[in-house]
Amino acid sequence: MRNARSYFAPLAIGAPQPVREIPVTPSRMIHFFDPSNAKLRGKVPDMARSADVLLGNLEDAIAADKKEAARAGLVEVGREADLGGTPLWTRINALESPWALDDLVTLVTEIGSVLDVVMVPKVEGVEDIHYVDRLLAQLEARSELQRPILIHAILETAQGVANVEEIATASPRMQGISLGPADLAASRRMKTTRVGGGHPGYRVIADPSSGDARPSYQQDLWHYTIGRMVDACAAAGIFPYYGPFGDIKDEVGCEAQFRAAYLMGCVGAWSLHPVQIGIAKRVFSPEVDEVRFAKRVLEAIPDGSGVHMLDGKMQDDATWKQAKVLVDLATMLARKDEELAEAYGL
Ligand SMILES: CC(C)(COP(=O)(O)OP(=O)(O)OC[C@H]1O[C@@H](n2cnc3c(N)ncnc32)[C@H](O)[C@@H]1OP(=O)(O)O)[C@@H](O)C(=O)NCCC(=O)NCCSC(=O)C[C@](C)(O)C(=O)O
Ligand SMILES: [Mg+2]
Repeated sequence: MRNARSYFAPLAIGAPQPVREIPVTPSRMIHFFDPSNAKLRGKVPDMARSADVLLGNLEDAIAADKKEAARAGLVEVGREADLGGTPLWTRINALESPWALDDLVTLVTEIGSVLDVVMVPKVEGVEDIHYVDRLLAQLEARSELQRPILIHAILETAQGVANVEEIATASPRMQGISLGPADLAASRRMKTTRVGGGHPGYRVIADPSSGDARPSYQQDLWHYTIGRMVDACAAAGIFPYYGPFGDIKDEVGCEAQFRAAYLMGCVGAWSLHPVQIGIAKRVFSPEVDEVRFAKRVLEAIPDGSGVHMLDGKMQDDATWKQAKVLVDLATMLARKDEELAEAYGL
């Protein structure tokens, strides 16, 4: 582990200086597409207009015989597609796979200057981040890149969850962490075949009382992991994301999962299908009434201290900070989205 003095030193001679602050830009949805698919590559400019982040996926869901075509397709997108300023990310193959090394070498060498974030799957501990960190620095130096590529870890093994706090601070490149509910379920031997979402069998039931039916409520299987991930990210100054919701047809279920994650502190989720872009946009943009109320809190307490009443609700230093979280987020999104700017009055 690097010490505090060397934490921000480049890991290769000639590599760009690591960032001190992770850029805060809209990332309500990280939209996944298969770059081996020529038809989808043709739709990249449209996707880039509707999604906050575009991610060329090289890992799971890309068949073994399509891996090289996906890598080459992503290079083509990075070189030729008009992304209109939308960040381009990739998910490389797992570090133990035969493809990960070439993924990194090819992408950084060929399109490093337009690649913002590398998502690393199945991260188990700091050693995985340190490996990618050093390799990226070497490749950046060789390609004379001017800004560092950031790293996003997927939390999809029990060991990764056990080490999540160390992973979050393993490198100044760490941009964020996403929940990987399918691999994580398998790693934990959870008995579900779903990709994210709840399960009707996971519930609490009321105590028996004479003659009455016992009401029961479905609980959130991912609450613990998301809570830990959010704390690890917030403590490290990086960003947590829900990850994928695999039941594409269940738009209501998807929205409910995304909203629970949003309320717990996640800044976005993955969209696997165009329909999920709209869901994520709705969920991860704060509600208009909340933003307008939060603005009133900030106006009512200009110096952020003391105790006040607003519509019968106590406001103090802490609620001022809560209000600031919402207004800062709304302000950032309003810069990108004229409709939201008008609705928020920002
Ligand atoms: C689910 C699938 C198969 C349904 O694909 P479909 O073709 O059956 O859907 P459709 O509704 O019939 O498609 C309608 C139109 O939307 C297009 N379309 C469809 N998807 C997209 C897309 N993503 N981006 C842009 N366009 C898309 C599709 O091409 C079609 O266009 P057309 O009308 O012109 O023919 C398809 O949406 C897809 O392949 N999505 C991406 C899947 C993916 O990336 N999976 C990996 C991430 S999740 C994961 O890895 C887990 C994790 C973290 O690792 C862990 O928990 O462990
Ligand atoms: Mg996975």
